[in-house]
Amino acid sequence: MDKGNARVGSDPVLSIRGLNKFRGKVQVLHGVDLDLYAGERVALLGHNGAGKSTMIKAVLGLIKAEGGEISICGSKPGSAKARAATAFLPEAVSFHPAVTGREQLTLFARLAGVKADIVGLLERVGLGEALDRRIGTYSKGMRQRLGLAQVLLGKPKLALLDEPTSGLDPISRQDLYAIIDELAAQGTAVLIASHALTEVEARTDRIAIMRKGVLVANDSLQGLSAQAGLPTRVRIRASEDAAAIAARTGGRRINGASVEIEIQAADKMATLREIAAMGDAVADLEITPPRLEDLYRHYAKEGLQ
Ligand SMILES: Nc1ncnc2c1ncn2[C@@H]1O[C@H](COP(=O)(O)OP(=O)(O)OP(=O)(O)O)[C@@H](O)[C@H]1O
Repeated sequence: MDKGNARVGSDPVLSIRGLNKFRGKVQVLHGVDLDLYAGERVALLGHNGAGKSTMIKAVLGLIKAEGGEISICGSKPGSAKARAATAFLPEAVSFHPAVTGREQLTLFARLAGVKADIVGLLERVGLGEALDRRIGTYSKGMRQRLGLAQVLLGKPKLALLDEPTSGLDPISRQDLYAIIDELAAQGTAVLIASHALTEVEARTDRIAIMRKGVLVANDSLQGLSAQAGLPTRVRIRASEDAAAIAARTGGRRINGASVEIEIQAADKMATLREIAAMGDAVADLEITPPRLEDLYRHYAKEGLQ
């Protein structure tokens, strides 16, 4: 489970060790270990109440943990160095409605002590036409884009994004992930807390899953698939005799002409060779590896009840 943490020759940008947190008498984080390295895009998944926001708040230094260590580029959460290295995009980002996008970002730049091409940044996040409009007239997606411009502004070492695409239309989501990719390419370690499994499946390098305050998975999609031992589904469309193919492969008839079989990763190539040997009896073939949704169900629910 720790494989995703293994990086040779570089120090993590964010290192969390044995993090414990109580809310009253209830322990909401149980010994969480997580590292993030420069340029990585890591998805943080988990049911409502699993502890994602609590962990992010601890990293930001907004709450005190009751045990464990957090280090951001070698500094403690909440310290000036850690704050300078970290950018945070909350789920529902809010700004003063009376100022314009340009004014808001100019103010942020001044506060952060950075010289930035404000207009260029606003154009980059798709707000070029709205930069002199008051934020009060922005849609939720536009405010989210402005929040992202703020994240880009400081060239952070660590970016924590909480549900960054919630409420965004599909094109805006694509744009946002393109910007996240750019952030990572410039060396920022990006943590994305999300419930949008299909999105993070395609756009992150590693998946961390929390269940009831415990980090139950932390690896690449392939790594998690291998550990979970979930099968790959193969659907075979028969040219004529689906019954014969079902009998030969031990598969299940799906409809008149198709047969579905489930195979483990280790048996995949042997099974595909068998299917290829059936020649013209097979009209088509569809191979579906385990999806993040299957893995999430496996890790987030495993052992419950
Ligand atoms: N201020 C608080 N006071 C008391 N309990 C809290 C507080 N904030 C969070 N909790 C509890 O801590 C646990 C973890 O909550 P957290 O907000 O970290 O979950 P989450 O994974 O971010 O959930 P979501 O996906 O709904 O945002 C929950 O049981 C929640 O009820």
